[in-house]
Amino acid sequence: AKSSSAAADESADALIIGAGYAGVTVARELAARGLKPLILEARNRTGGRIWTDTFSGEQVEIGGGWVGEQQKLVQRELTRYGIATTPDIGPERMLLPGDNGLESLTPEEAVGALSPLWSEFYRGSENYFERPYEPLHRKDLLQKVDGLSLADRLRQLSLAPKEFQRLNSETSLYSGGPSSIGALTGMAQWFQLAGGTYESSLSMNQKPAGGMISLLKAMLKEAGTEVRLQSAVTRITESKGLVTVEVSGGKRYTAPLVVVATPTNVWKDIAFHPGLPPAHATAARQGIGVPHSNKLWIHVRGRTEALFAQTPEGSPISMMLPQQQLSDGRLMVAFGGPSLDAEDPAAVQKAVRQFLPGSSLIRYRTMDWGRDRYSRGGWGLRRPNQLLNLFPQIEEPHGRILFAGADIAQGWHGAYIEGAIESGLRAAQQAITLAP
Ligand SMILES: Cc1cc2nc3c(=O)[nH]c(=O)nc-3n(C[C@H](O)[C@H](O)[C@H](O)COP(=O)(O)OP(=O)(O)OC[C@H]3O[C@@H](n4cnc5c(N)ncnc54)[C@H](O)[C@@H]3O)c2cc1C
Repeated sequence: AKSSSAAADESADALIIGAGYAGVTVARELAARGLKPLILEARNRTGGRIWTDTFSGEQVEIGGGWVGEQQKLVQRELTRYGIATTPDIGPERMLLPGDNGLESLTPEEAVGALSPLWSEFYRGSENYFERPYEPLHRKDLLQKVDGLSLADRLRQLSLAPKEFQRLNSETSLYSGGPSSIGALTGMAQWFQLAGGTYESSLSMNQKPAGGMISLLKAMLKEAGTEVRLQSAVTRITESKGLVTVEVSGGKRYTAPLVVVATPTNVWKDIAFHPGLPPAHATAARQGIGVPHSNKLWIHVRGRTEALFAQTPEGSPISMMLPQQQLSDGRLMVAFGGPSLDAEDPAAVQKAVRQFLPGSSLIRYRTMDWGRDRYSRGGWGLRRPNQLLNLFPQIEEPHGRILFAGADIAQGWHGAYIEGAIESGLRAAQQAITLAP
């Protein structure tokens, strides 16, 4: 009889916590080897920080939106499932911080202005990331730079105010707060992975057919793995070669191993027995997902030019990108800064008018990933010293408890599904050696 609260309700060959790209990659790999894993997902949907949904009748991305041709694992998976990509629409005009407020440039002028600045900013990264896919290869050179924040690096360059703001607006956006949050080596690794030039980094603008979720759905379909939605894991206990996982509400699951594929920032919400090893405990305490990440979809009335805007740190909107023109208006994506009250339509309207004077909003939608209880942050970006302090230990299993997630990837970490897939492949390999 199923009565004892101590008895496990269900068992599986492996339990996977989280149905984002990392967890689903693990499931597909384990299923391919004949195992029957089970995914426990806290939300009532799959995808995690990828959320393809609708806004103003259009398919839109509430979380991550773009992939790039330099992302080899993503490209391999897209090819495997026959999913095509199309480049996103480019801007007709660009607003960048200038000497007196924002300055209007053509896209060519903007690239011409930004490219040498970023080359200077990342100077030396071609050496300390001699092999960007193996970030620890030049540990010797990293000792000098891994402690630097993006703000530290900006200070080293002694830039004129305009140049400072052009770089800082982006480093603060990626940091999800002040540029002192993110590590220079975090963004520098992305720069080298993309090809080591500002121009090459611009090719991260591909949209998969069916949205960012379509690849995940194809992987999950091949896996045939069941996903238990609304199953938020609260406790993971390993004892005598068996792992017991408890979800909110008290239901328990057991398996010979568990893969924790949640964002690093929510590890602190799960009670681990035995407790987390030092690197994992440090990551759980410091977080890797950036604190502030508010993505807005904005529908502006009428015919509106395809405008891109990037603003000085502290502005209500940090960045705005043009999306499709519809019959009644244009869609735009905006990243709200910490100073924007995104719940207040008047504040959003006012912020948009900074770039499009006289414009009026038909509607908008906002998602604050920093306040979301199952991510507690946006994309990941390593903090100063995290590369040398956490890696490679953070990828190691803790007994029969394994870890996956974009935040702890070696290559395109944090802000890219490429990293989630990479870490999922690695965790699946480890799981196979532990499976009975
Ligand atoms: C605004 C934004 C923009 C981004 N832009 C891009 C982009 O353009 N391109 C790109 O490639 N990437 C982008 N990213 C990053 C990308 O979304 C992530 O790197 C990737 O989706 C992370 O995958 P993951 O599987 O590691 O984690 P997640 O996708 O976060 O999946 C983890 C899963 O674990 C679940 N979970 C959490 N806690 C529990 C619990 N206690 N019990 C059970 N389940 C739990 C979560 O609900 C979630 O489904 C962006 C992210 C954000 C937020």
